[in-house]
Amino acid sequence: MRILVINPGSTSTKIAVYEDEKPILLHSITHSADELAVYDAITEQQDFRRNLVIKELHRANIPVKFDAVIGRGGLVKPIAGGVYEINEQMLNDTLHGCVMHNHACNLGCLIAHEIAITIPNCRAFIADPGVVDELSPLARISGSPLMPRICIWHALNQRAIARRYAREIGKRYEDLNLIICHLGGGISVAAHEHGKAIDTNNALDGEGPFSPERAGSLPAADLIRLCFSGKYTEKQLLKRIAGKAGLTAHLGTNNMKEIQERIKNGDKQAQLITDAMIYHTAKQIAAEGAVLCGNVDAILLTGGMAHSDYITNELRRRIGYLAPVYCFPGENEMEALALNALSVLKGTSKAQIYQ
Ligand SMILES: Nc1ncnc2c1ncn2[C@@H]1O[C@H](COP(=O)(O)OP(=O)(O)O)[C@@H](O)[C@H]1O
Ligand SMILES: CCCC(=O)OP(=O)(O)O
Repeated sequence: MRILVINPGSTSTKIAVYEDEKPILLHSITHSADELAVYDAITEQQDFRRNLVIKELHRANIPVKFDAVIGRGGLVKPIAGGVYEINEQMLNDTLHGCVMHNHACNLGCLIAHEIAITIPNCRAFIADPGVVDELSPLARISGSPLMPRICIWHALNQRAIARRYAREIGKRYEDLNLIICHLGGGISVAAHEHGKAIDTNNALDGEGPFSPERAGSLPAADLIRLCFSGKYTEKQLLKRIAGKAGLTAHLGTNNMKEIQERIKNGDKQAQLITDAMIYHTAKQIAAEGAVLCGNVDAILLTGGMAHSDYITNELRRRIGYLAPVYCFPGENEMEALALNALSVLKGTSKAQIYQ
C-alpha cells in the first residue's frame, strides 16, 4: 500500500510517502513568518502548500498514485481521537465551521482531499486532530460561563510520543500518568491520566505559555481595552494572539535556531525572551502536575524546540523535581498518520464518520 502524508504546521509543511510501514520519502519545508504574512487567511495558503507537495513528489520521482492520502486534521468540532474519513461535512466545517480557527492544520484535510479525488480508488483521511477532546469536567470550567474552556493541542504527536515512550519502557500508555509538552510553533502541555488527556492548555487561542508564534495567556482586561481602543481591527488583534505573537512579536522571527545564534552572538534581548518562554512553559508543566495530584510517572518534551539542549536543560532544571524528564525531539506525526491510514486500509481498524 502506498500512502501520502501531508502535515501543514504553523512554521512548516511536512510531506512523507510510506510503502506500508516503510518511509520512502520524508521531507520538511520551513516557512518564515514573512513568507506567510502575505496570506490574510490560512485557507488562502492551500494552493501554495499543495504545489509544494506536488513539486516535492516530482522532485523525488514519485508518481501521484496512492491508496490513501492522510492529512493532519483541522480544527473542526471537538471529537474523539482516531482516524476519520474526510467527508463533505468535515470539509465544510474546516472552511466555514461556526468555530473556525485559523491554523495551518486546516489545510491538511483540504489538501489531502484535493489530491485524493484526482486518483482512482484513493481514500482520504485525517487522524487525531488538534480538537480531540478528553477534558475532565473540572478542566472545562473557566471563571466565566460565557467562555468555557476548550482544548486545541498537539493531540496527534502527544499521543504518538506517549505510546512510543510506553513501548520503550515495556508498559501500556493506559497504565501511565504523563505530562507531555510539545514545543512547536505553538506550545501545548497536557496531563495524560491513564491514556486520557484530561487537561491541556489551548495552544492556539491564548492560553498557557507564549511560543514562537503564539501569545499564550494575556492580561484579559488589557486585551479588552486594546480591542476598544480603535487602533486595531479584529483581524489585526487575532494575529496578535496567533501568528504575529510570542517570539515573532518580540524578536521578529519564529525560528528558534536563528534566535539561538543571536544569543551566541551576545543578543541580550533574545536571551531574555527565550528564558521567559521557558519560564512560562515550566509553570504550565507544574500546573499539569497539580492536575495529576503529583502522581506523574514521567515528563516528556517533544516538538521542534526539544532539539535545543538549552531549552530542555532549563526546563529540566525547573521541573525535574516533579518527575523524570525525557526528550523526544521533533515529532512522530508522519509515522503516526501513515500507520493510522494503513491500519484502516488493511482492515485492522475502521475509519470513523465525522458528523
Ligand atoms: N534543531 C533545532 N534547534 C532549535 N530549535 C529548533 C530546531 N529545529 C526546529 N526548531 C524550532 O522548533 C519550532 C518549530 O517546531 P515544529 O514542531 O517543527 O513546529 P510546527 O509543527 O508547529 O511547525 C521552530 O521555532 C523551529 O525553529
Ligand atoms: C493545532 C494546535 C497545535 C499547534 O499549535 O500546532 P503548531 O505548533 O504546528 O502550530
